[in-house]
Amino acid sequence: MTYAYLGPEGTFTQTALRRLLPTVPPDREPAHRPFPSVAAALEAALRGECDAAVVPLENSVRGVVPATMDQLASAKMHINAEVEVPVSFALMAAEGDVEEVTVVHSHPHALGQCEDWLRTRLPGARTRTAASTAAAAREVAEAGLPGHAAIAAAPAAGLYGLRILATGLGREAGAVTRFVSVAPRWSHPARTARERTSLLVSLGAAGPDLVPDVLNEFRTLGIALSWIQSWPTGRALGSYHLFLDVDGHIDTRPLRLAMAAVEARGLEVRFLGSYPRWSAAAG
Ligand SMILES: O=C(O)C(=O)C[C@]1(C(=O)O)C=C[C@@H](O)C=C1
Repeated sequence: MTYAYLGPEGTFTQTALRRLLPTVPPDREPAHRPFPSVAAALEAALRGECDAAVVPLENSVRGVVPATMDQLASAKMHINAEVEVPVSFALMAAEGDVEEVTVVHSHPHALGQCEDWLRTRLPGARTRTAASTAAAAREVAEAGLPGHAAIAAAPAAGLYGLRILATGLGREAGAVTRFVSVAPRWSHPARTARERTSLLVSLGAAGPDLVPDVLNEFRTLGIALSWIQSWPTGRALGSYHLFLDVDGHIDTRPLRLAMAAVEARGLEVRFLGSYPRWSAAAG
């Protein structure tokens, strides 16, 4: 197996990939290929250059990752696994102290989570976005400019020869990002006691007005909903897809019945994948 991921080395996405595959013996270790963006990693999996892509889906503070949502909404990809990774951020630079930092580089999701810290500790500093947290660390190390620092996961400092100036920058100490492993085909992951199924409902012309009816089809069959997210189709204002994560496996009767009931309302329901639900204990 070759996995595409948002690189370079030292991103939270790489941590997610390692957590997904903790039990593989070192001599059978799958190849990991870094890509410069989430979209590029997804395209590599779509083209068959890599077998799957591990990409961020949602952060508990900043919300969804648009590139991943767009690709899932196009329904060419399936989800085969999920993993949650706690995210905590460090400020790192080649030299100097926190007070000397004038430009802070990082991924927009990371900058967003560290906004409060930046406003209070570095009110005069400018921010520059990078394709990932590790890309920011690498850029800062390569440029070697005084006053430039990156926000990234602490291990990125060691990888790129930077010094940690401060830790715990995130607004929420318990911040978590959910990552998914996606591929053009659903791989029928081994069943476990706790399954999750991801579905994409296209709401059609009636739009959001139909949402309560859709949700009710699952509720009346005793199926719990764990995630709901609307995503624009791009066609017009008010035209949405609905992402739903529900408890249970696609091969169970209540879930089949609920999907058929939604379809009977004239709506398209696309199956994105059934896979073991992540539990922190397993990680
Ligand atoms: O830049 C990284 O290290 C990533 O893995 C991306 C990403 C994201 O897309 O949200 C992942 C987790 C953190 O919330 C910050 C950045």
